[in-house]
Amino acid sequence: MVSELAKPVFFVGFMGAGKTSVARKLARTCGIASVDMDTYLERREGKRVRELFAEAGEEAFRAIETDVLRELAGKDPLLVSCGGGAVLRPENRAILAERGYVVYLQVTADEAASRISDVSTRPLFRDLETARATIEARLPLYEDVADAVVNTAGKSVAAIAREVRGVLEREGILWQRK
Ligand SMILES: Nc1ncnc2c1ncn2[C@@H]1O[C@H](COP(=O)(O)OP(=O)(O)O)[C@@H](O)[C@H]1O
Ligand SMILES: O=C(O)C1=C[C@@H](OP(=O)(O)O)[C@@H](O)[C@H](O)C1
Ligand SMILES: [Mg+2]
Repeated sequence: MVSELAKPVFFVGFMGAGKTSVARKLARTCGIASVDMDTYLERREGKRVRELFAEAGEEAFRAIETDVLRELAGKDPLLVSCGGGAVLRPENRAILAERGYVVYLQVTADEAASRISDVSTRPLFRDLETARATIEARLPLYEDVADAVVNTAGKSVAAIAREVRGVLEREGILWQRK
């Protein structure tokens, strides 16, 4: 099946919410292109996210992330899985709100921790206590940009992708090409 998007769809939410996996799954089932911000950024910079954090620091990473978001928002509509911290900068939130349809995937710190086997790829996850505090601090930002909210607790990636698809079809953001 090949579908079309009215505008870019951005997946936001905390690390481990399943943004990357759900966008990829939805892309496969609908025949739409998807891109992961972190993967795109790593290719562009020739470095892994964890290297960028270690060598250049978070602020430098955030500046590159904003560039990437701007670039992706300007392309033909895609499914875009954002990095969990993409909502931190007000200018990013403005891009998300003005250019796209934003799906917020909710997850608790405990469930995220149980899903993520290797936290070394996510420098800001650290430990459960830090993750809980970080989610708490970011909740208003995720809620602020969200056009739709999908709770991922206890659901498979395929089930979440189906749910998101239903939302996008109802909202007139996604339709099947005739
Ligand atoms: N709904 C889910 N149920 C179980 N495991 C999941 C689910 N969503 C994602 N995962 C797993 O959790 C890890 C992080 O998922 P990922 O898609 O990279 O999340 P994010 O991009 O939001 O950080 C991966 O190993 C993935 O397979
Ligand atoms: O929450 C964050 O600040 C981050 C989330 C990561 O992406 P995922 O949310 O896809 O894990 C990645 O962009 C980087 O490690 C920073
Ligand atoms: Mg991801």
